[in-house]
Amino acid sequence: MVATIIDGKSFAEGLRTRIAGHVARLKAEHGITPGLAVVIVGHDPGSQVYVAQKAKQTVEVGMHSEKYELPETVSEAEVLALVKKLNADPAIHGILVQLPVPDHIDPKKIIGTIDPAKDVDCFTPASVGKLAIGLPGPVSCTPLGCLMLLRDNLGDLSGLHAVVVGRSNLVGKPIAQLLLRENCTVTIAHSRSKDLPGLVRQADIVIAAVGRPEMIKGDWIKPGATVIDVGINRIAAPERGEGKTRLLGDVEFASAKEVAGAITPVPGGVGPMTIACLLANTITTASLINGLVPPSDLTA
Ligand SMILES: Nc1nc(=O)c2c([nH]1)NC[C@@H]1CN(c3ccc(C(=O)N[C@@H](CCC(=O)O)C(=O)O)cc3)C=[N+]21
Repeated sequence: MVATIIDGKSFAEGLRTRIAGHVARLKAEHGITPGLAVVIVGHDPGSQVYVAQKAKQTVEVGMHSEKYELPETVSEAEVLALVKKLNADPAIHGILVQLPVPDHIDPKKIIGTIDPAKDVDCFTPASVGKLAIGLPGPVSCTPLGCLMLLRDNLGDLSGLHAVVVGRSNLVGKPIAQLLLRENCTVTIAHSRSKDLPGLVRQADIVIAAVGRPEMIKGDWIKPGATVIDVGINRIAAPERGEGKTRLLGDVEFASAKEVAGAITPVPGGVGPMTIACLLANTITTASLINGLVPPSDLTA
């Protein structure tokens, strides 16, 4: 069997078209222009690329975009002051502080200061709690993107066995919550799990979110399973020229695609969905802040 390749890039384009429609409706019917502020501290070149993408796509869908690039040497107090200013700014409905931040800044303190009503990453304790008990609010961007791709590919997920490899607060834990809500049987496995290949072989749905390049091999995949590869591992690629890099997922794509029913590629799979879901969450928070019901097609 050769797997269907799940095209996250094109799904994300379609999602952004729907988002643009919701932005136009919020403007016309309610006089609301959703606004997203992105804060980046320091000069990580990877981060710069994502932040530029986020700002560009925010404007393309008709939203208000603000970008704050702070120097590596900025104090924690200055970052906290900026977050508080954005919390109080009525033109801003979403605040994202790009992680990681430099070592002298405590990310927990920064995240803890973001108003949960504007927490489009769904990183604050209040947002994580809402997600866990199913209250309306933003849903972690990467997990939401994975869920949209799964629903599009499989329809009803009820009763399917999902094995999530990885237990991070960013991806593993929230995606497990979402899949439970979809009536999946959920196993959370990780690098210390006993017989990881054996666990993954039971899965109808594999979510690979360990952050280790090509760790999950094709012979771990049950024939016909749906494989969602969240890994974004940047690897040196001297064959492409000096200093060049390429991206590898957490799944060994070449072998897995021969066995899986469907699989996301890296790049072009989950990554573009993460950014589109950030915009979707900004519609959700802008709606909730204004007492409106968020559009059901943009959330979990
Ligand atoms: N507060 C915060 N929220 C985040 O959501 C967040 C963050 N910090 N820090 C960094 C990570 C990483 N991340 C990605 C988003 C899109 C792609 C993406 O679009 N990737 C493209 C490839 C891009 C490339 O070639 O580098 C793809 O997979 O096709 C990747 C990674 C969001 N993150």
